[in-house]
Amino acid sequence: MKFNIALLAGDGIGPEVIDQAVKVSDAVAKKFGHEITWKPALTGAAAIDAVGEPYPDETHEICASSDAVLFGAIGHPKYDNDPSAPVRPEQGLLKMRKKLGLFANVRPTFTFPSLLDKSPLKQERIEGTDLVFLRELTGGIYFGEKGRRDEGETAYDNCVYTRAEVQRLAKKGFELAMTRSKKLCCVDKANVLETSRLWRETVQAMEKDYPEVEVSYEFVDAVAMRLVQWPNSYDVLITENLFGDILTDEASVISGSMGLMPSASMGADIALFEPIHGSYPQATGLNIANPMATVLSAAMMFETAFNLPEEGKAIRDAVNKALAEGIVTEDLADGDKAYGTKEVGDYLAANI
Ligand SMILES: NC(=O)c1ccc[n+]([C@@H]2O[C@H](COP(=O)([O-])OP(=O)(O)OC[C@H]3O[C@@H](n4cnc5c(N)ncnc54)[C@H](O)[C@@H]3O)[C@@H](O)[C@H]2O)c1
Ligand SMILES: CC(C)[C@H](C(=O)O)[C@@H](O)C(=O)O
Ligand SMILES: [Mg+2]
Repeated sequence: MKFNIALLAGDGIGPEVIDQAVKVSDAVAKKFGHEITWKPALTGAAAIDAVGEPYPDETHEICASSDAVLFGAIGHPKYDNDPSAPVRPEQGLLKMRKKLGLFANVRPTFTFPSLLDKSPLKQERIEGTDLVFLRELTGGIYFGEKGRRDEGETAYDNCVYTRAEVQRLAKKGFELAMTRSKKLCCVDKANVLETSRLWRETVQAMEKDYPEVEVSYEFVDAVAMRLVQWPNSYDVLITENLFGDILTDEASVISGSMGLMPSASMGADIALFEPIHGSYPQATGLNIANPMATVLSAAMMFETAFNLPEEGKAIRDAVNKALAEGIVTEDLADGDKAYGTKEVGDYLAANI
């Protein structure tokens, strides 16, 4: 098969981890007889520096006309440390999600057998953890009206959800639960927030269409606790944008490193694949960032966007082999020999 893939490397460690995912994807294409044409495009601080805009129209055209998008990370300290900057890299990410209609962010959290002792959590607590967050990605407080009043002394961010937005995300959650252990947890703050009450009532009304799915409703603060206490008690969790952002970073600790967790952002017409981590600016250019989250995002791309599970499995097998052999970056080396970003990528590509 032939694929056009938009390639948005972004900032910080983005280009380094993307290079490894490209190398591994090309090895997969070679082994299985596919042809990939990569379509590089600017985003984030790199795009602001080049053209003054973090998600330029040209980048959108490339994404919208490709079969999938592979994304690294965006973000730069010069903007993080300047809250008043009028244009920010993160605005590009949000604009991209909105314009491409990427409303469902699939963020799995799972453990690797060879890494059980790398998590700060006790092995018996995390063993067997295999859960998936479905994070709503184009609504909520991220996209509500925001601003200042009282001469800048008061700031506000509105959180808004429509029933239709909740329904389309919850539908994906129910469908995903049906393919797994038929357990769905709706994470909200319905004891306080009106938007959460809309979430809860909408999901409750959908239960009758999926009688086999056992649905639980839990408050986000309690989930934050149970997630590290009994992570393997969860399966599919659906939640709104900000709660999903926070809980998935927390959950990444279960696997052993933030540098391991991939994601897929699904829209009606196109899907985008990206690690859940950011641009990790302190590691830029040092060849120390873990490329596995991005490489596993490429595995999700083969599996979900192209419906090629064998190709995805080839990548997952190579990652498992590298972890078992200790071919890992410093975040997982635990005092043992640490390999470089590029060396880990070379190993993975050679083991496809
Ligand atoms: N999707 C995205 O592009 C995205 C996501 C989160 C943050 N950001 C941006 O990234 C910048 C830095 O944010 P941050 O420091 O809060 O989050 P971050 O995810 O970049 O880094 C947080 C910590 O996670 C670890 N980490 C992250 N990626 C790793 C990797 N590949 N290998 C090993 N360890 C890794 C490091 O310990 C790092 O200090 C900010 O500008 C932020 O806005 C972008
Ligand atoms: C950089 C930021 C806008 C983004 C988010 O909050 O969605 C990031 O944290 C993520 O998880 O992809
Ligand atoms: Mg985040």
